[in-house]
Amino acid sequence: MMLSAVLRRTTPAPRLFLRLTKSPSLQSRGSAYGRGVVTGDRGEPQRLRAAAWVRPGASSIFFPGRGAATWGRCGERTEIPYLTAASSERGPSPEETLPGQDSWNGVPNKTGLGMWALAMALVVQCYSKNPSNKDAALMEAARANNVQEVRRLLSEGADVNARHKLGWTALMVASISHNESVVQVLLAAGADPNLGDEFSSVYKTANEQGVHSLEDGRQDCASWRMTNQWTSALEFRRWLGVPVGVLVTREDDFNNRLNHRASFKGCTALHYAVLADDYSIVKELLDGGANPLQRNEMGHTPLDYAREGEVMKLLKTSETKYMEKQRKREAEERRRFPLEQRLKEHIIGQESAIATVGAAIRRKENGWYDEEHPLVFLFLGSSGIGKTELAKQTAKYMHKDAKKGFIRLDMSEFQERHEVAKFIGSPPGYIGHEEGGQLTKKLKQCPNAVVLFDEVDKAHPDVLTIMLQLFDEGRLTDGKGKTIDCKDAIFIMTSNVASDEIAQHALQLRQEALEMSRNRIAENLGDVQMSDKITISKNFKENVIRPILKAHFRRDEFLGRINEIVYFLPFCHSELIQLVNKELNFWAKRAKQRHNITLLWDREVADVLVDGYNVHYGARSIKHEVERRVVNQLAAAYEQDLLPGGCTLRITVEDSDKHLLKSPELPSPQAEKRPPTLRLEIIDKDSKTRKLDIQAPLHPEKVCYTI
Ligand SMILES: Nc1ncnc2c1ncn2[C@@H]1O[C@H](COP(=O)(O)OP(=O)(O)OP(=O)(O)O)[C@@H](O)[C@H]1O
Repeated sequence: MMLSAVLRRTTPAPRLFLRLTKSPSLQSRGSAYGRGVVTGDRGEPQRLRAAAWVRPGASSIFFPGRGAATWGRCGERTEIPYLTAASSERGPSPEETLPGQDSWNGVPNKTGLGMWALAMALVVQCYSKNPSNKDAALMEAARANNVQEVRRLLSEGADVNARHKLGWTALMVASISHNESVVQVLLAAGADPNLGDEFSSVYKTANEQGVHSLEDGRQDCASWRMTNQWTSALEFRRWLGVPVGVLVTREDDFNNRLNHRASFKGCTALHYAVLADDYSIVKELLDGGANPLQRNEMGHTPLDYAREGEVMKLLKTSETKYMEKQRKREAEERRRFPLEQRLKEHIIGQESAIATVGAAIRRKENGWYDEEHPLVFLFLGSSGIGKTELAKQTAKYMHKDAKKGFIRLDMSEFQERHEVAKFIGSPPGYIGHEEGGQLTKKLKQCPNAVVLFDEVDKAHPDVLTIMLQLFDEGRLTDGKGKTIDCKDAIFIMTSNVASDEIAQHALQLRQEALEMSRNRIAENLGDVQMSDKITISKNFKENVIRPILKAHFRRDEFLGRINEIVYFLPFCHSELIQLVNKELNFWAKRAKQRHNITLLWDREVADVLVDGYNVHYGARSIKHEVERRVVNQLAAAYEQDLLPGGCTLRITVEDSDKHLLKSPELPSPQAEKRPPTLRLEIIDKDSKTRKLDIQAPLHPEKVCYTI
């Protein structure tokens, strides 16, 4: 069924040979463009638009056309010749005659053919020697089963994984063409058997490439460059007047047994070897690391295209083995580099949240979970504290394709009853029915995605009802009546409900822990770090948080379907220092990349910037503080041309207290309250430092920033 959809129903028409009267002594294979008219199956003239093949020392030119040519002739214009074939019944139309060429006389022109062949030899030689064309030549050699040429090109630096302009690789060409020896050589040279074809269908590819399906898909072929006569491939193509279509290019350069309308996007060399029903190549590819479970864009594995028989048996056993190997590999990877460790690379603090999420995902990954229901989390805590970041990083860990694997919906967009339709799509007859729902559309593409429902407390109760159905049954029916199974998805809801209570409670716990650790120091018992690690008590969760959630969501069953409620706590001092350093590192990297400026800072700078922390805005307040107190100065200094290229800058703390205490203008109590100022200084080559006098933009007379 699947197979018949991608293979042609009819046998392809026989290829057409035009006999050359003089044998060209070519050194290697090559190709040229040609067009003409041939007699079709029923004797009718058919226009031939094709690429011609020239073999070394061949006496014929090979056209992937249909029907049979009666005779041909060749005309020549400058270095690149032009070939036409025509039926004897009919002369060429004016557009089939070369510009500047005399009228068609129907007689094969031997001299012309000879010159054409000679010129082709030049073209072919240049083609094979020009290093920029090695990749194209490799593709050609792979198709023609020329193992020696493949070896030579690889040794001369051709890229074994290079793609044809239309998207396939040499390994795919060799696999569909039954060229086993070439497959072996390519795999030994490091060809990736798991690359997917970028070619979809003839018409779609033509569309994507912006060419007509009957226009030249090979305009990038280096021939036009070689003559130095054309400034672009397009011009060359115009001159040739021979549009070789995407269709013909696919047939000629790849294979002519495939259905033009079927999509091949994402097909690997293994898919193609299976389509060619070639047992030996399928085995070579599997031994070379091909993934038998890899799906193309249509979602089909190679097995879906296999005929009954040896190939099918081989694929079935390989699939089982591969799955087992993959499972072991992943488990090993997880052991070596646990999820928690990966998350900690991106998220500062929030250890208990990371541990809760990590443990739930570990249960799921190792098969210790309820397969009938998706995993559901509720992330609670104030703003800018890492809830979204943790969801993003979880999606990154779970999915290679982070774009499809992470779905984010802002639930404040679903506050009204009628907005349910936006969520799952409108029923038939309603506006927007065709568009589908925001959630269902994305879930269809990736049913095991990590779905983030931001600010879930803002959603309309009817939307919550749909979410409950989703969490309960692990599936969702869209406006078109289609059901999407998403038991494997991970749903994360975030909410700021009860965030003040959580923050207050955490601060209180931290204060208590701090006092305890102070006492310990006083008693010489050590363990100062205790103050950073606090956990919310069960009592607080049950007696304070749950009633607030219940009052808000008004449904026990909704809260009951949540696997884990995860608490995000305000940052402690050491976490704030880490956040400041993270931010400064970000700007230092940017200063280096954009302006070649090295940015350094004293340890006290972080202490000063931490003061900008606002518990209501979380890490965002630190970001803004760094922008306000450091980046603003950098930008002003840059604008005032104070930063020579390649310089080293240091951010220091100016002890404004001392400075201001001496100042007669301010009474001392006020002066003591002034926060320390951050200043920029340049470190010269001889390690001397020089303070920068940056003028405040609104007060040019003021010599420096005082923030
Ligand atoms: N714990 C953290 N570690 C590192 N960066 C953080 C942390 N928390 C927040 N950030 C940074 O602060 C910014 C905002 O964080 P995030 O979007 O995760 O906040 P949130 O908790 O989801 O808040 P909101 O409810 O307002 O969306 C992001 O750029 C994120 O990288």
